[in-house]
Amino acid sequence: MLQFNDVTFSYPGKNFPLMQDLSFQIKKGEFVCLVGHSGCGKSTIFRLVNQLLTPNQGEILVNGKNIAGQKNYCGYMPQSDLLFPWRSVKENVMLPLEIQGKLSAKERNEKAEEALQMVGLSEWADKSPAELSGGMRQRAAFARTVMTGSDLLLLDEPFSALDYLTRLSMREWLLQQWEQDKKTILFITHDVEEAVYLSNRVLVAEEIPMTSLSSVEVPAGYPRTRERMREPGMLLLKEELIDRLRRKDG
Ligand SMILES: Nc1ncnc2c1ncn2[C@@H]1O[C@H](COP(=O)(O)OP(=O)(O)OP(=O)(O)O)[C@@H](O)[C@H]1O
Repeated sequence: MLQFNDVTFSYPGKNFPLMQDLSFQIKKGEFVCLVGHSGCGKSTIFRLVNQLLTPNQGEILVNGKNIAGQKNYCGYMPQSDLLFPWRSVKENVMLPLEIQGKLSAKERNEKAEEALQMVGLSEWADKSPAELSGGMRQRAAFARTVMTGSDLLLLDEPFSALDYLTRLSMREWLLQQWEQDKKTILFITHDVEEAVYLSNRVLVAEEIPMTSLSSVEVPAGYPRTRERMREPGMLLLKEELIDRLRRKDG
């Protein structure tokens, strides 16, 4: 689904690369979390995938084709929900369809209503985003991301600003969505427990410049409950990931 082939990138004006000959791939339907130190370049990977930035060398493929020239191949959800306060919740959700300009107003409205139903916000369609709780806003932002119609979703720490209990509910909710929709998700988090709970595989960025990502399989299938986090394999994996990240601190 997503493939980096020997990608090298440095920000203009920086005389060292942030990633050097980086290669990795994500298969269709996977839920992969990316963990690594602050500033190691995780969000930069997303900016490269959605073409806000261009690699200095190497290529990025989605569905086997170079992303240059492709459109609407990924949906991106940032840490803050970035809902527009002057638009209703439904108007926010239908924004990607307006930008694509392919559907009539009636069709856009129907699609947005379906998406709001999917995320349990039908009753809130005509409210302003300011009237929603933090978790509801993130659900609306997720619905908007899904409205891009892309099978590849890039989620950049989407729950980090939420309180702990809301975060737990949102993780459960996101897994349900993923199991229903079968999208491919690449999810950035600083929270090792979140990574182990959500993903089938964790990618660890262990160095700067990033020359490779270590890939660690999560030893549990789906549906995934919080009880599974108490299984020895899951506890061991969590400790192993913390150790790997700590080693880089030392
Ligand atoms: N526009 C820019 N120009 C120059 N340097 C930048 C720019 N954006 C980011 N950087 C630098 O690139 C490095 C990687 O940034 P990036 O946001 O990808 O890291 P990250 O791993 O996502 O960090 P965090 O976990 O804190 O969000 C950082 O050192 C950052 O200061």
